[in-house]
Amino acid sequence: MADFAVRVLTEDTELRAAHSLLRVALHSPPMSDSDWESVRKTYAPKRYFGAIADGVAVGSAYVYDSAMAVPGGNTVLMGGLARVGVRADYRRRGVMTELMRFQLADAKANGHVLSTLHASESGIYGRFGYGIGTRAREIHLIKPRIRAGVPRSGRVRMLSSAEAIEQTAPLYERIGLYRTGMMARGRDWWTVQFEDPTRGDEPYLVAVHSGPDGDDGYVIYKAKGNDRYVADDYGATLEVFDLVGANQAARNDLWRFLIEIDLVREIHAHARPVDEPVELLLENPRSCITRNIDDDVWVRLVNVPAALSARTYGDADPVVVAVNDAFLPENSGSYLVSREGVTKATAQAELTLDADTLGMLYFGAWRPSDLAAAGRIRVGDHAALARADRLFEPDSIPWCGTNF
Ligand SMILES: CC(=O)SCCNC(=O)CCNC(=O)[C@H](O)C(C)(C)COP(=O)(O)OP(=O)(O)OC[C@H]1O[C@@H](n2cnc3c(N)ncnc32)[C@H](O)[C@@H]1OP(=O)(O)O
Repeated sequence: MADFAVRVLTEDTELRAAHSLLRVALHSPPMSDSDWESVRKTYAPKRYFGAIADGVAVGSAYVYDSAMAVPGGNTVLMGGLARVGVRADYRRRGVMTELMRFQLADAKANGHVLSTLHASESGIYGRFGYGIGTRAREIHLIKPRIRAGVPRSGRVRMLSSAEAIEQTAPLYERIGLYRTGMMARGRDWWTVQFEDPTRGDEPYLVAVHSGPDGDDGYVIYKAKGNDRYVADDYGATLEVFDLVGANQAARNDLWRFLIEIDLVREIHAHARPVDEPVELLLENPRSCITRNIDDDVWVRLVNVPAALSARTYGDADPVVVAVNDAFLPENSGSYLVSREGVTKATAQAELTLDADTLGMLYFGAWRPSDLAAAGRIRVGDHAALARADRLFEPDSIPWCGTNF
């Protein structure tokens, strides 16, 4: 019998206790009373779950209610799991496992089709049915120069920090989820980014792009000074936190804006689409260095039939896919996947996979044949694998782009 119980946290004192234990689990410094006054606003009601032992929080998990664009352009309800932490003296006693059980049951009850997260370590979440669903590129631009001939499509204006949250949140919504894997951002998410005083000292700087039809993109970044003062090597580093635009021309203008700011030596951007054509803007394309291509969001299908039916499929004959879902067994079964839709199948499975592999397949970040070659898909019929490659091929390279 477990000596803790998981439930929704409601009282201010328990929210604060859970947040404090999370900070310790993440090795962050303690939080003052005045910090907590701001941080508490970043928790939407009933979305913070805690494991309680002897009346004290020993485990923490929060869910952002969101929605995500899936291949083909539909949007499905999605819960973004974050702020998972367990007090060190309760680790490896099943606290996180019970939090996962609780939050996935809650996700089902709320009609979430997907659950996603950013993982602190890559060895944790596969056992709960999460797989790397989208990937992102970290780039460093070192003394980049804009290439002559790159066109402009509008103009860029800077906002005051007071205007930032009021203007960028609705603009993000208006621009929409233009790439598979992008997600809606609720008020709690924006509050965490802009109003949590424990997230660092430098203020965010915000610039908005206006094209022929009005505001259509923005960039949020921070500038870190460089006190080295060595001849002409002086220059700040810009850390790009968020850059979105309704079209490539708007995004290009925002990159140009950053690149042309004076006294800047480097521009760092941590989680950009892997195929973002930044190099095409540069006189010196090699100044754009890819530091990493890493996991972006981990994806778990909470409701497998609904998720499989929500996306579209490429041009190929159907495939029978058997799913083993040890953590949510009601998802287990065989599905006939075709261009016309997805139904429960009775025929012999041609491909068999576990829930975490389905999360890797869903947005098309990985090809079924590569997953099979790596031992993640058991193949009953090799012709079916080639068909699955075409069926699951995405319409755009998936990217989430929201840090949570
Ligand atoms: C989405 C996010 O919020 S990412 C942030 C995650 N949080 C952190 O990294 C903070 C620091 N770490 C922690 O607080 C804890 O170690 C946690 C939350 C990662 C794990 O919590 P625990 O309560 O110890 O996990 P629990 O006991 O339920 O373990 C379940 C299984 O996962 C395994 N596991 C747990 N943590 C890890 C890990 N870091 N790496 C690999 N395996 C792990 C356990 O060994 C166990 O395996 P088993 O079922 O084969 O026995």
